[in-house]
Amino acid sequence: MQAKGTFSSPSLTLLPLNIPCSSSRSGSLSCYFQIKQQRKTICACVAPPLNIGSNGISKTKNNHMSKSEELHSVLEPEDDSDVLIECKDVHKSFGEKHILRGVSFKIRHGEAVGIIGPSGTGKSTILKIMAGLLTPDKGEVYIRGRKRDGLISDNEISGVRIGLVFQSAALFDSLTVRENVGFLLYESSTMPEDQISELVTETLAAVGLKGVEDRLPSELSGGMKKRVALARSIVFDASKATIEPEVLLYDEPTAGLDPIASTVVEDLIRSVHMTGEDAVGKPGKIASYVVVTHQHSTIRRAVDRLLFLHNGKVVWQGMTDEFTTSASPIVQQFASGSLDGPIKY
Ligand SMILES: Nc1ncnc2c1ncn2[C@@H]1O[C@H](COP(=O)(O)OP(=O)(O)OP(=O)(O)O)[C@@H](O)[C@H]1O
Repeated sequence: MQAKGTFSSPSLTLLPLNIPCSSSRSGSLSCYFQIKQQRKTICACVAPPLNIGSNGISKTKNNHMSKSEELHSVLEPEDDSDVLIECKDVHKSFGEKHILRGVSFKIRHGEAVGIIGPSGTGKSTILKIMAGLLTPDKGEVYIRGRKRDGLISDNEISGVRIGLVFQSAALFDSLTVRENVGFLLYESSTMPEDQISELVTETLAAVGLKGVEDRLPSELSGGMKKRVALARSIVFDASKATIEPEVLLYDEPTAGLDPIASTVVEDLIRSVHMTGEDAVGKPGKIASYVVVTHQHSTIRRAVDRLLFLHNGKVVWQGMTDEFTTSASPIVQQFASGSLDGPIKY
């Protein structure tokens, strides 16, 4: 299948990704993410994040938290063997704008993490840094304990795949929906074409789309394109003998969707997690995922732990159920949407 603008090298397959490039935020076919073809085979079992849960929350009496407790309200386990991605003191500037000013966190095997915070605070930027599409100016990113130098294409770090689902769909204009969703499978899987086609239809149905396989992206609404892009990110290669852990990074997956379509997407994001069967009855393949979102429904339905980014730092983290009960003024303001509070516009 020839898609305009696709390219490959012996060790990399490049997939269209929903990345709004600076040159074309609207989209199509402007960016790619890279999936390493040859990686170490590793255990696919799910290790739930250690020490994450209501017992792991440190609070003082009357639910008041000190500043240091706000930052570390989820106790970090000592054992880091299940850490898939770690950002350590990450800084990033664009020209004069110092966006990230020392961001540190870990994403563990089995976690569903949300990143929230005011607009322009650097949420998409940190996703791109995690994915290896941007490099930090200072600080490090570790993938399964190995420091990544440069961009994802610069070195061969094996053991985890990182996928990125960005805000705009960025589908291949010249390919049908079926070809877009099945792109990677048509390119690299040993599955027969009719099986890929069947799988694509099932996956599209799981995101609430039926009978659109032969349409071109230009014949879809914005919300439909978004769901096609989501289907592309979760389509499952049934021919693989082993499943390697994969971390999916979603940038505002429900932005612009109606409430019911949002629920479909939120439940889908949950269902492709390795902990259970996915929406088409196959084992979920995503070991962990990170969702950048502004939507309360997505916070409630799709994630377990939250990182709150503000002024270039993680200023609060906690479990999702704490988001609405936290005594932190910044969280209270954000949760209520109040104009009064530490966040000024
Ligand atoms: N490639 C770039 N070149 C210049 N400035 C950039 C670039 N990428 C991001 N920025 C700027 O960095 C800041 C953070 O952008 P980012 O998209 O990460 O924010 P965000 O928290 O995801 O915002 P939102 O919630 O509105 O999507 C913004 O001021 C943005 O204009």
